[in-house]
Amino acid sequence: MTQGMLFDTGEPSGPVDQRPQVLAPGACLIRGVARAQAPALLDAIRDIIRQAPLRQMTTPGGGRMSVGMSGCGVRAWISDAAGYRYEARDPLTGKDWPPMPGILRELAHECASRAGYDGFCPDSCLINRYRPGDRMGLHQDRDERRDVPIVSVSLGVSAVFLWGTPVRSDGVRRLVLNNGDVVVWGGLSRLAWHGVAPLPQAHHPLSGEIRYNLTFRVTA
Ligand SMILES: O=C(O)CCC(=O)C(=O)O
Ligand SMILES: [Fe+2]
Repeated sequence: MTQGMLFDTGEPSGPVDQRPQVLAPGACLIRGVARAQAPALLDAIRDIIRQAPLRQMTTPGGGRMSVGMSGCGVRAWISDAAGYRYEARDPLTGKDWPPMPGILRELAHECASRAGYDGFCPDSCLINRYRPGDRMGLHQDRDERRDVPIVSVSLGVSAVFLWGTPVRSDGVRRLVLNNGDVVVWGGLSRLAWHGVAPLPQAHHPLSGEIRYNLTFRVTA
């Protein structure tokens, strides 16, 4: 049971088959594609969150999200009592969001291209930080351009990604996403419902008990 596992993250330790696996029309999972770069990506994330600290946003309904969020790029996603939207400035610091580092932009471009979406140029990256027990409820990503895909990168502790279809009543599949796995959804799957199950208590050598997720979007 321990063979092929790194600590208790569920992450396979051997080489992974990086060929895109089709999840649905327009959507695919590319296992391990960001794994070699994970240490550098985590360094870039830590640099961004020094400038734009992680915060738990409030929802229009008055709730508070468990996931800690930050962002980089020309605009980043925020939520507060007034609703969900993209803002060019971080409301917490009053400053522009940190620029998107080349290593992030290039990874997103490369993953989109492997998924069949050429020319993906994200202007926004949302950073999600999950501690044990943190979760993200089922939702659709509706606040940005819908004619381009979402590219989502998982780093650190493994999580269960809940993956549905654009029809909520279709229900969800449970996919374990490990460090370095990338999911791309666009086209007929662009408005697929998705979420993240509560993060298990686990340990990853690069991130301790934390999972980070990056989602790259085009907002304008
Ligand atoms: O953390 C994830 O894997 C998904 C994040 C997500 O759906 C979002 O930020 O909109
Ligand atoms: Fe989402």
